[in-house]
Amino acid sequence: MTAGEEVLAVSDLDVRYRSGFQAVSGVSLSLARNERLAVIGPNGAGKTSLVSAICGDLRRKASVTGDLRIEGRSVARRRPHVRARMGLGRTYQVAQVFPGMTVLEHLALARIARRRGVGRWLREVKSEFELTDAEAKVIDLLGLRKVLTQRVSQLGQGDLKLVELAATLCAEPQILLLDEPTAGMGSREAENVCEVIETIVALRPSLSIILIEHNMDVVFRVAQRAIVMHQGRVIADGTPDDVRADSEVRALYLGYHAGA
Ligand SMILES: Nc1ncnc2c1ncn2[C@@H]1O[C@H](COP(=O)(O)OP(=O)(O)OP(=O)(O)O)[C@@H](O)[C@H]1O
Repeated sequence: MTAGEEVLAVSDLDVRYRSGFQAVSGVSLSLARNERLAVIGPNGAGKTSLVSAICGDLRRKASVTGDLRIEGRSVARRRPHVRARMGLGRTYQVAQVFPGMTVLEHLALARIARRRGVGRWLREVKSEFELTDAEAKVIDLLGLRKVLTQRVSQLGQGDLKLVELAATLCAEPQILLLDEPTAGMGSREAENVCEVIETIVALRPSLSIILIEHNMDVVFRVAQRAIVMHQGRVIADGTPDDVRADSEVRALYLGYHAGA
């Protein structure tokens, strides 16, 4: 497959939580190989719900309808680990980590989980786990070598996000879904995350990225395209410049963010 080809297609996606609340309504989007798409919009717009539905993470929480295709194959009925094997990798707004485990053990866990799905994997996480060359590259890229054997409970929020990103990248996803990778960070840390993303893209030119992000500096630096969500719907889709100039977007979203 070459650049420009569609790697992810979402058609008419609805997410209705068990409470009856509809968080996503009729969202369709297409992601091309090597494309970096930002998803922006006010709090509660449905951005995380969209990404969670793409990954299959809402199976017990919500009814999800519509079609989802990864490289043309429908995955709407596939479990999350099957979608992961087909190339989806995600990180969370608040890093999903096990506080008592070391950074190295997180990588071991990620490797086992992608081989088998969940199950009895925890028993297999051993401290003598050795990094493959590809995993070592990711660790060095994210600057995590010095904390490899530390329990993640000893790390700050910024590093936790990097640990989660490392575990996700080690699965070599084709489509990386980043849920607010700079949430809670200062401008310097956010800049570091942008540099990391740029380096990942340089190393893995075929990677496609969906990035949920409130920080417009990050959006402008990382994304080639942006969609804007409001009350579960996509209200704009274009280059970051296009959406910033859109009057409806300015009124509904950007107007509330100083400096945007
Ligand atoms: N498990 C749930 N049950 C019921 N409603 C939910 C659930 N999870 C999220 N919601 C609601 O769905 C709506 C969309 O939430 P979502 O987290 O997808 O928005 P978001 O755009 O990612 O917001 P933010 O920028 O604050 O992260 C919100 O009104 C939220 O309260």
